[in-house]
Amino acid sequence: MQKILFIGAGSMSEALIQGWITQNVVSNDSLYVTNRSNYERLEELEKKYGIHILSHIEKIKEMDFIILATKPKDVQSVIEQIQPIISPNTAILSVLAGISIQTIEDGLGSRPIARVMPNTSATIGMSASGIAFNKEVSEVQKTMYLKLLEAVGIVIEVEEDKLHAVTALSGSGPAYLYYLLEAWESVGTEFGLSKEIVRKLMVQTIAGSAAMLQSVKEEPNVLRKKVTSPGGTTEAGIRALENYHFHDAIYACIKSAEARSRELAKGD
Ligand SMILES: NC(=O)C1=CN([C@@H]2O[C@H](COP(=O)(O)OP(=O)(O)OC[C@H]3O[C@@H](n4cnc5c(N)ncnc54)[C@H](O)[C@@H]3O)[C@@H](O)[C@H]2O)C=CC1
Ligand SMILES: O=C(O)[C@@H]1CCC=N1
Repeated sequence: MQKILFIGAGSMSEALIQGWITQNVVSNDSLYVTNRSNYERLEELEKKYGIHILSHIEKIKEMDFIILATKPKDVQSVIEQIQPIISPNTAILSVLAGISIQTIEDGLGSRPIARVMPNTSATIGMSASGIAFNKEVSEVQKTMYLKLLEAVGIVIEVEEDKLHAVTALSGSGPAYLYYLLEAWESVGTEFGLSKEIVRKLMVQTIAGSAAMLQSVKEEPNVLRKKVTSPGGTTEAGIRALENYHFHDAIYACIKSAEARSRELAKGD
């Protein structure tokens, strides 16, 4: 049985752990987790998913895969900690935003490294992930990584440099939609609808629109026009969005996130 260690017990690690266990692609017995501090968090994950807490740093030697899942700024401290112990056979999978494969190679030497940008919807098998590999990753390992990520959603291989854009779009994407929902709930309740009703209506609206895009092979602007009756309510709403420079706001959002990913790469 392969041993997989998560370094960093945050929300992204939990999303993958939960997704893999629920989808039955990895047994809980093969998963290990460690954290810098907060032993209660490790105990929580152990109890909830039946996975192992890494009992001793020396056990890092035994791991077949290590998943780097701390904050990007903590990567150097993790590298320093594990570099003297890690086996030359251990492969690395990093979910760290911005951090390049080269940085990990510089710290941990030439070995198979996959850089992945999932999102938290992995929890329910609905992640949209991007992935890039270094040359050391074998075809067998690639197939395994793709299988692991397909088990928790979709995965698309991209050039490594494009992972900054993937991070800005689908890595951060769930937060933009939750933010949109927060705004909808706030305005909907001003009209006297309960928060629960607004949420039910708008979550279904998001899900329905996503399902339409997936099943009806039409461009978003065509689908938009079908909703927009001339002189109707949608037209009035879209005009207001344009008056508030909707496109500029979305461009600024994604460009800022992409630029931030590039800054993280430099350790800023
Ligand atoms: N949260 C998200 O939606 C996504 C996050 N990511 C990436 O995943 C990584 C983790 O993100 P989150 O889970 O949100 O962060 P988080 O802050 O919830 O978790 C990070 C964990 O790493 C631990 N840690 C820090 N230094 C450590 C060390 N030296 N050794 C062991 N553990 C250490 C911290 O104690 C913390 O529990 C980040 O690099 C982020 O860019 C990627 C895709 C989506
Ligand atoms: O906000 C972040 O930096 C991470 C990467 C993508 C989603 N969360």
